[in-house]
Amino acid sequence: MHISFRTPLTVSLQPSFADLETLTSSFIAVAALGRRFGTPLSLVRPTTTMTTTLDEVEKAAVVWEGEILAQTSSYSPARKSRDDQPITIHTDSLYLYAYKPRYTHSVRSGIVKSREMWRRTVARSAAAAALNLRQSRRLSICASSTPIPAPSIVHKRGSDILHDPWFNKDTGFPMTERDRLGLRGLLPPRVISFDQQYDRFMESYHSLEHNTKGQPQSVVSLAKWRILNRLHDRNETLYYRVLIDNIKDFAPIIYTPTVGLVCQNYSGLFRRPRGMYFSAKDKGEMMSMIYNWPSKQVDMVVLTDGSRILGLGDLGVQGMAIPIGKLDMYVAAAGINPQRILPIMLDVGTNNQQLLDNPLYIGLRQPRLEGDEYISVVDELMEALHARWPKAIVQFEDFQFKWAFETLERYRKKICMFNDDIQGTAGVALAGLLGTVRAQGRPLSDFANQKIVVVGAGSAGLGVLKVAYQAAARMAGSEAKPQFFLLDKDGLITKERGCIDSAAAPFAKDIGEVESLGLHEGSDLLEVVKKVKPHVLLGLSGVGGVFNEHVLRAMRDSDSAKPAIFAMSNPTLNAECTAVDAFKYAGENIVFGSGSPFEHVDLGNGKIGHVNQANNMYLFPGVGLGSLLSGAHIISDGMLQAASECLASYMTEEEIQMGRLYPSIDSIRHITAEVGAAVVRAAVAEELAEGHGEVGPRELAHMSKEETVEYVTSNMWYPIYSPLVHEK
Ligand SMILES: NC(=O)c1ccc[n+]([C@@H]2O[C@H](COP(=O)([O-])OP(=O)(O)OC[C@H]3O[C@@H](n4cnc5c(N)ncnc54)[C@H](O)[C@@H]3O)[C@@H](O)[C@H]2O)c1
Ligand SMILES: O=C(O)C[C@H](O)C(=O)O
Repeated sequence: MHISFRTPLTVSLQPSFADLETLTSSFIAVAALGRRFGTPLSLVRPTTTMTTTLDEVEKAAVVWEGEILAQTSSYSPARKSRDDQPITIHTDSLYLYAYKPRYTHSVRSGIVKSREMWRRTVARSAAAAALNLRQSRRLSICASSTPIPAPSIVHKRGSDILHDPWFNKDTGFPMTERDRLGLRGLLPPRVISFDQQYDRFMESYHSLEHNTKGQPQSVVSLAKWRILNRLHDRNETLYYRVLIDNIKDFAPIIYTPTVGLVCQNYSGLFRRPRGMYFSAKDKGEMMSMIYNWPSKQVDMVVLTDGSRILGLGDLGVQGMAIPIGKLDMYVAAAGINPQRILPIMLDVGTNNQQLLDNPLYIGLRQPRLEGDEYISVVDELMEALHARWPKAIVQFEDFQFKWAFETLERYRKKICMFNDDIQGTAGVALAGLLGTVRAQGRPLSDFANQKIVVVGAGSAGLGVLKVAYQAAARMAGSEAKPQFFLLDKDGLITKERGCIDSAAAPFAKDIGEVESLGLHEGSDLLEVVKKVKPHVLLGLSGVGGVFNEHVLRAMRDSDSAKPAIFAMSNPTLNAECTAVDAFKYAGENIVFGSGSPFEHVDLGNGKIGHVNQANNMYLFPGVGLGSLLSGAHIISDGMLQAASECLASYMTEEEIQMGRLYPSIDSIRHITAEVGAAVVRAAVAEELAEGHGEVGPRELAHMSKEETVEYVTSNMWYPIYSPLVHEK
């Protein structure tokens, strides 16, 4: 397809394709482009051989301004012309024209029965088309016909700018800017466009892929991480563009699972600092240290103390790669401006002897602080953060069990924070559990009758069980007696257990109930699966392979015709089982999800075992962005529940039947917009929303659901080179 800019406000599409759907998604993509640049774009109907008539396009054209207006026949903005003449469809910037044969009837009749489904399909094709357009590199944003993006103010000049990844454009600085900013002579003479820079990076990435073929996976993954990290350190705009455009390929490098390997090797890989480091030695200094951060505004903080990094345990200061990776996902998925993110490592020591013995370890070489000493350091950091950026959202990440719950309870009513491992994971898992009920062809209310075995009674497992019980109670009333079973390293947890953690106690089973099933306190996993015959087996234990062949085979006798297996622990080697083993031993009819990505499984006979990535990345970006835009001063259970319900209802019936419980990561910006909007609306409903920037609580309260999605989307940052203006 060829796209050219004819006048400042007209985009001409001349596709070489012949199907209407592709045309439609191009229309949508162009309109989305218009929105991004804040300008209405006109669409020129291409001259092309299409398998349909113009009349059909017009009849099916609907206006999508957040909401689909069903009566398209009464609103037909398209000007008719002879069929062999191009027709111009003038749009106001927000109007999208779309056609989807399956839904034509509903649209015509004025009743959009599957409005949600339709809207998602359209939005997804828009995302795909936008991606294609960007990838095909025809969408040259420096074409003279496009509006000029808003400038960025820079307080430095000359080589200082080249060394600042926020502002650096490498060879992409136009001559006028080189003059203005004292860069002339500091760069080779030729100006290379953003697209050419993009291509050059992707070319070197692909040759790295080619050159490392056959080498061990860890070597290849680290080499990929390095090349991306170097770009991140040099030119953030280009980095985020390649990340967003190739999210499916790059998320496993900058995020789970490679980020685990990076943490394990961080002292050796460390070259250039990113984010802030606070340590036990900084006690008393944090309030002033926080002002060392160069950015005036911070929207999103991800904080860890490195004590439980994925399923890899205590990695001390080396856990810093986790907040960095999570915040990269915030930029990619939620469009948080990278100048407003702050990864923080709170180094209170480590109990990992190997690290303490490593002369090159870059963290404090002392055992972890405990008790009051520990909590007073976290308190001080929270105070400092809140004093400088009272509106920033703080995400607690990868804290060991005992501090995860305590810090959550300590701060959640005081500042706008959440714990991703407890609350983010719970929301994603609940969406998967509800999806499983739908996949079984049962009504959602049947959730309360599901037999669910949760393996792992840590932050994540307990978070999941808490929301699962709440959901069951919502569906079946407080009398509901769900059959949820919880195991930890000592087996099935019952009320007989001596010394049970208070967070786990509410989920311990009555001994009578388990005995009636032939089980006892501490029954092992295989026994439990054999006796309970669960509908769902969900692992958050951090123990690789704990769903072994015997356990998986036992799932064949599940009481469900379509049992679900979630091996949610990370990284890949810590997953409770692989996707291949799950389909091989538990049968082809299962629904499968894993925290780390696995390839779909070829089941033979042309059948594919679908792998869902059951990872909290589908939720935390929307929770963070929605909370930020709502201006709520805390993150309530209701806001989190809304996020989870939004994700749970995201997939169509058809997708669910195919075993797809979560969307593809390619559409993560769209999912995040929907989740973010659900969070905003929940904050409004609970009267927690105080507004953000120019948009106050009243405006938020008056937005329709679709307008809220639009509002969230329009607040997403997108990487383009903006003109730099120097200010002293
Ligand atoms: N997919 C996701 O989005 C997601 C989100 C959060 C956590 N996780 C993963 O979940 C895992 C656990 O995280 P956490 O924060 O709950 O850790 P945690 O340390 O708080 O809890 C681990 C739990 O697993 C139990 N356990 C250990 N060995 C076991 C065994 N052999 N059988 C049964 N239970 C066993 C422990 O007793 C403990 O209760 C990690 O691997 C983490 O990466 C995944
Ligand atoms: O980091 C992830 O991929 C998910 C989760 O937060 C985890 O700790 O495993």
